[in-house]
Amino acid sequence: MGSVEERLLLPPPPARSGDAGAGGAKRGKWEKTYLDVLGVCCSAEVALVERLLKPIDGVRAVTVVVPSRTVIVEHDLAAVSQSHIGYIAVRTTALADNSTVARMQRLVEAAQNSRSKTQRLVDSCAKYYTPAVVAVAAGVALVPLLLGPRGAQDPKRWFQLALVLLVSACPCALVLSTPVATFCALLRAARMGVLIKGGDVLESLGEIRVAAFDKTGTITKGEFSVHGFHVVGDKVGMSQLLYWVSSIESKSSHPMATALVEYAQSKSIQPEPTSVTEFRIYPGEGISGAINGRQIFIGNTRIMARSSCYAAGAGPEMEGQQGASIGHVIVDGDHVAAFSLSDDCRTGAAEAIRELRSMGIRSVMLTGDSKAAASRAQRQLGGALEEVHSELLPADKVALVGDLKARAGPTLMVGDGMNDAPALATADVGVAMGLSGSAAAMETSHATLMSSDVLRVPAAVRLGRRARATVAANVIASVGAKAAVLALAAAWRPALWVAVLADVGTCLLVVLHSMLLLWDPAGAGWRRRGGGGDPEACRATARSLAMRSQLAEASNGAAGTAQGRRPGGGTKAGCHCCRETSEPSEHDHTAVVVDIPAPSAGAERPGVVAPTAAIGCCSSSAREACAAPTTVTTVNSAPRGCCGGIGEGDSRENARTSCCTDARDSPKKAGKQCNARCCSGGKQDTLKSQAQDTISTLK
Ligand SMILES: Nc1ncnc2c1ncn2[C@@H]1O[C@H](COP(=O)(O)OP(=O)(O)OP(=O)(O)O)[C@@H](O)[C@H]1O
Ligand SMILES: [Zn+2]
Repeated sequence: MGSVEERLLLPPPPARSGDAGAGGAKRGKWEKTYLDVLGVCCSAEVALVERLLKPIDGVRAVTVVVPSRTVIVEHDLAAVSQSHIGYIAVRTTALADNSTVARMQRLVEAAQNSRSKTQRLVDSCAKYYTPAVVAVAAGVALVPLLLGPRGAQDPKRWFQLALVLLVSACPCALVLSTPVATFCALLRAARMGVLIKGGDVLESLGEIRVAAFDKTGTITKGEFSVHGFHVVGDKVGMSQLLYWVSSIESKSSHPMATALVEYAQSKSIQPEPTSVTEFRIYPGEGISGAINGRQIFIGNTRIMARSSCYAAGAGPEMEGQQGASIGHVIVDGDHVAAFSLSDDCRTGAAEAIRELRSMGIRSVMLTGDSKAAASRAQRQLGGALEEVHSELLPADKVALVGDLKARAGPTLMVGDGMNDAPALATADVGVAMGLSGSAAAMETSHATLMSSDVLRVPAAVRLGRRARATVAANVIASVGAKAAVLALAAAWRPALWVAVLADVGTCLLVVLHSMLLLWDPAGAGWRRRGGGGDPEACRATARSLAMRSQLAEASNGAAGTAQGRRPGGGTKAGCHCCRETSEPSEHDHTAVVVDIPAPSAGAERPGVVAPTAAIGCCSSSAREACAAPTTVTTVNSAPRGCCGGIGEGDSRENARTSCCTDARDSPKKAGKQCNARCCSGGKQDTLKSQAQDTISTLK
């Protein structure tokens, strides 16, 4: 595709080398090369560096000097050159503009540029207010002239009254009352890990009456385990089937896909995503792809209908799998296998729902998963949800959100997947599960959680309420103080100094009162919470180094061996983002089919991205495709590579940066998805802190 930029970067030679004489010493044919490895920050990484370099043919010894961040490699120059020694090949599949950090920056800019409803009202009134006040003050000053000789007895008093009126009418405090409070609340939200796209959203947050939650990846961890995988009939053997299923699933970023790929690997079957063509995602249904000349569909009962397969049921083996999600595999129209999997609720999900209830907010689940899986989650939550809706397509979620808005009031929707994006746009406040969610969800939503902590949802609503109360108090204080001064002046005697004091005083009061929003009642005081720290930096470097090792393997693998082996499979072949670093096949295209609702009038709030972005298409070509005025959009993407391709075509796979967050959140995932961010030079490893830096522009 035209928008995809592909480069092979051979890095410059090492900073210092033995044969140049600068600190190097030749020993026969052995050469010492000194490499400045700036990412080394602790001795824990020594083993990683050694593991990376020692296996290279011709390398005799590797020494890591941690304090100076230098790696000394002793190698045979004839067997391995300096440039061959952790060289780096980078294939970019999207521009930096499409990265998560860049998107965050755009969100922050949008938030800064948007004004809340109250602020817009105050600003529009100010247009007429100032000339009106000047006219009234002039009239008061001229009263003695109008009253003739009787009124002229006390012209000084009238003039002073006019001055008091002018000063008291100065709307500084009133004008400050909303933006300062909004600004402080947005900053507070950013500090607690919620990126809110503007004052309007903040106001809406304070009005929420219902919260709708997606299940997989929002209420649950999105870490499935496979309970059973059963072949139906005898048309295909288990090994062959697992090879096909895992190869196709390798191209999907749905949490179930990860579990199925791992399951195949646990049976010593290595998926081969490069053999898959015609890969397609059907949100709410499953996926399909062609491999070895077979057309394969994997998903729920809906996908069976799509593949024209009408099997009677999942089979006796699947009976009794209480609360599990049942999946099916259809090969060339035949139902050949059924599997069951399940995942568990996130820590804090039940607490978040209980907190919302204590605030008078009803909680509802909207899930594309099966009824059994939805009930299981409800049981784990102790029945906290007031309504559970399952087996929903993206359009069903939109309809239900609309219904909730109509019957229960302002509705908040929290979701992570591409299938949630239309519903997020429809809700009064759509909240995306930030880094673990899809780009589609993040761009369509009105607020983004910068972590997987759903407890931040009630915290954000509480902040919205506090912000509304603060604005109301500010307005009352600023108007009330001025009214009191005027009343005093009219009833007793006009004192200019009182008017000036009241004017400056209320300004100060409004600002200080707004700043109270920065206070964290939960205990962190004025300080920001969280923060990276050295251990995080170490993990980041470790991931970056591990990625280099995978890249090296991938490039070796591309030389043409290892049938059925994924690049990077030598370490841990679970990384969705990096597995396709080898030469892509020309058939390696992805299609995403998703229904996007027509924009509603309510979607015009500032900072809300138009629904064309809802499918997470970030490359310019994809955007063009999205911009087509149709409700069903199909985007064919160029072959995908690393996370740089966020939102590129297969937005689920590329955009879901779960590898980034979840690697941090979950030790289980850290191993298998560790490398998603390394693709952007390790920078996204510290994405959270970078995003917070971006947010600091709000200051
Ligand atoms: N890659 C996949 N492999 C197998 N089945 C899939 C895949 N993607 C989707 N499905 C099937 O489609 C169903 C609906 O998927 P969808 O993404 O809409 O919702 P979900 O992720 O299961 O739940 P939620 O809406 O709560 O996030 C899944 O429960 C699963 O049965
Ligand atoms: Zn989900």
